[in-house]
Amino acid sequence: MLFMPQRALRGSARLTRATRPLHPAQKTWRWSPTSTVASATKQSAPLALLPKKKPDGPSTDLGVIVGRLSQLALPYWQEEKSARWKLAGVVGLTLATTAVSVVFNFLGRDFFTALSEKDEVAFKFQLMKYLAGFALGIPVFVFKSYFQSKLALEWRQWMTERLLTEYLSERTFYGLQQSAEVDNPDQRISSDVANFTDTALGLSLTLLNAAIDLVSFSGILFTIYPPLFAALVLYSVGGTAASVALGKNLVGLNFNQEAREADFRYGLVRVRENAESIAFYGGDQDERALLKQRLQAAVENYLGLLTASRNLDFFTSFYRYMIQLLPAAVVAPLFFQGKIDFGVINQSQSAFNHILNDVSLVIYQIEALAGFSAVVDRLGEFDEAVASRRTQQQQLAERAQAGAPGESDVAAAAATSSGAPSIVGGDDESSLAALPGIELRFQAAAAYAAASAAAAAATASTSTSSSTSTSTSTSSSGGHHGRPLLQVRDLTVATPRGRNVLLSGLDLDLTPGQSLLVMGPSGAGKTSLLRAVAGLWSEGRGSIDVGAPRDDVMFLPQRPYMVLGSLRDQALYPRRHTQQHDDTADAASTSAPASASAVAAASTSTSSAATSASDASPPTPLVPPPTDAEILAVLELVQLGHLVTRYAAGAEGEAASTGNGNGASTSTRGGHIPASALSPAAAKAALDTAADWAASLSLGEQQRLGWARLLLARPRPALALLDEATSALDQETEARLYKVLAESGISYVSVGHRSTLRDFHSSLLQLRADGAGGVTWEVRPLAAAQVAAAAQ
Ligand SMILES: Nc1ncnc2c1ncn2[C@@H]1O[C@H](COP(=O)(O)OP(=O)(O)OP(=O)(O)O)[C@@H](O)[C@H]1O
Repeated sequence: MLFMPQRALRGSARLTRATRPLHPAQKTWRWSPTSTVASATKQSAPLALLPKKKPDGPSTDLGVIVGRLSQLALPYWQEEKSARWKLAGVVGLTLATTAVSVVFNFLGRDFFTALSEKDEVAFKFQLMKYLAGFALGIPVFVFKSYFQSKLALEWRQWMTERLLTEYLSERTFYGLQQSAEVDNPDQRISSDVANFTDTALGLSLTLLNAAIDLVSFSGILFTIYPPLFAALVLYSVGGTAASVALGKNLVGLNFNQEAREADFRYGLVRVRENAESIAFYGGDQDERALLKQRLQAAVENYLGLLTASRNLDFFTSFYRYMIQLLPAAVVAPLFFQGKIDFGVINQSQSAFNHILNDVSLVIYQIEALAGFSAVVDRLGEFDEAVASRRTQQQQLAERAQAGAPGESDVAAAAATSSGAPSIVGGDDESSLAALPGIELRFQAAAAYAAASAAAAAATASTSTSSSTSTSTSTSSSGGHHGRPLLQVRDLTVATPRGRNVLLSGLDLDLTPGQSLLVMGPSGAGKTSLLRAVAGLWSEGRGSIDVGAPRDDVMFLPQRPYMVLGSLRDQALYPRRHTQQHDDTADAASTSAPASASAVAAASTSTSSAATSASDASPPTPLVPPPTDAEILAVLELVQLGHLVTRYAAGAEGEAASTGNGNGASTSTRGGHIPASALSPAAAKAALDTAADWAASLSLGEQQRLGWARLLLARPRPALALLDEATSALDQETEARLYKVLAESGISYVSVGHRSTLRDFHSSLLQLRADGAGGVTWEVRPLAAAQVAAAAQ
């Protein structure tokens, strides 16, 4: 039996919690399946089909790595004054550790001299000094290590937050995913940053320590026997050069290891996220094969890493052990000649080891350095990709601003649309190479708020009583009479990187209150048109003018994204311009009637409040979030009331359902009580319930939740883009939801296949395959009577 799910296995943008331990002492990459983290941000594909990494791969150019290192490291120390002070403290402690080492060096000399001279009194005195030295010196080492790790952690938090801000603004995450410029951004943001800050701080302090150590102990060793010092320097400089040459390929291997671990981890995340579909398909074997393939890739690369490390270890081990006896052997003749005390042998051995460690730092740390350069490379690459995306976005915005029509232009262009005769366009492959990009312009928030306020004032002056109004006119939502909400001119839409032209030469207009249905064969470019309007795709040509700010356009996909969180979080996603949820609002009455007009009235009043607030302080008005009563009313409206009663019962037990004193039971869907009849406490408990919503709600319920979000959004969106947003619903529910939407005053563009959708739209954009691989289009009005009837 073969199961066909509603949608094939898909990628998802859900975040996973980082499981990598924040180990402050991590110096180099080690085999550990849990040491890298990947979350779901990359398209699924067998390993062979994964997007190609940058053709040049990891960089081994020292100039590039140093450049990226300073670009990544400097901002924190430049911008955070307190961090500089903390660093100064850690540097002070580091210097103190060197001082402690020097003191121990001399203590050791006197201790062993007293021992060799069999002077018991002196020996006991030296022993006491040694113990006192431990008591004072050891805390210095411990505190240095603690404060160093703490500072690295603070740096990590700062840097991660900065990267998150850049990654999650201007839809950068989407652009990066579409262009496949960098693999596993999630892993770079989580584990690479942690590695970077730990290692950068650790290595810098080690270098500093080594430099001071070198100066201090060179003096000691030089005083004892200058030729020994000279031989040591020569030996270590030669060894460093050899180890750099031998360890060069470790950088690339470390770089790839991070990526392959992330691929493997991501495969596992996908099995968890798509467990039901895979189980229905019976795809265990395929998943196992895919995961084995990814594991194999990680193991093979790690074997390469092990081999390279082994070869390097041969060199470093010989290097390290060959000269263990050297200082004693060289200095011993001086002792035999009576020129030095016995303790001096110990002192020279200790000073020799210190210097050897200092000048051989690169040799001993070569693996850590190789891992670190891979991390610097991956993070630098990511940082540059994010920066270039943002620059592109800014250029697009500037270009759009430069060519933005004034208010009069917008008004003048509003005459056409559904009244126009049918226009037929076609594909234009020859112009593929010269697509300058789509010009997308949104109205500025301040101008929109001012126009909305004017429209609301005009409506108020003609209205007898706003509180009893059930008006379906767009003016109630602050729409702009007669001006186009969406104006498309000579639009050509192409797939990312301009590989394939989907639509070309499209013209259409949509005024507030109007609605457009986009129909056509699968793959014709319906969703892509919505992507272009939402600003996700910019490949192509022509212009799109939206008579509302970008935040006032809301998109409803076929499968809504379910966030991690409570039912309230689901209903209020995304929170636009809102304050944090106010608990005082929760305490509001839950007795609001669950009717479309009530919701429309509530939305209108909130919208108006927002408008007047924005008059005082545009451009980002703070709008109070919907109260629990409003959320319950809307959930009832979209036929999700049963969820509230279900979770109220789960959260509060039987008592939850009797808070209003009627003693009704909440347990069954068949005879469930309305959500609005729950006590405020029970309703709050239900809305605060967290669950795995993507797994526990049916697709139809998820779609209805998407509609609830649309109706609860504050400020109310001016334009909704609905991409097969009712495909999983029965026709009766579909009709009901469109009726509510029409009443809310939100204009909308829908993509769909069902012919019954025509009843709820004022015009139709029909796409057709032209038989030659292209698409033709036609815009025509739909019967107004049907739309009006549907809205009643
Ligand atoms: N990221 C992408 N890169 C390249 N091509 C893409 C990308 N996304 C979609 N396409 C292609 O663009 C074309 C149009 O896709 P689109 O999703 O707009 O079709 P649609 O008309 O909405 O189809 P359906 O009715 O099946 O949902 C398809 O051929 C699709 O394969």
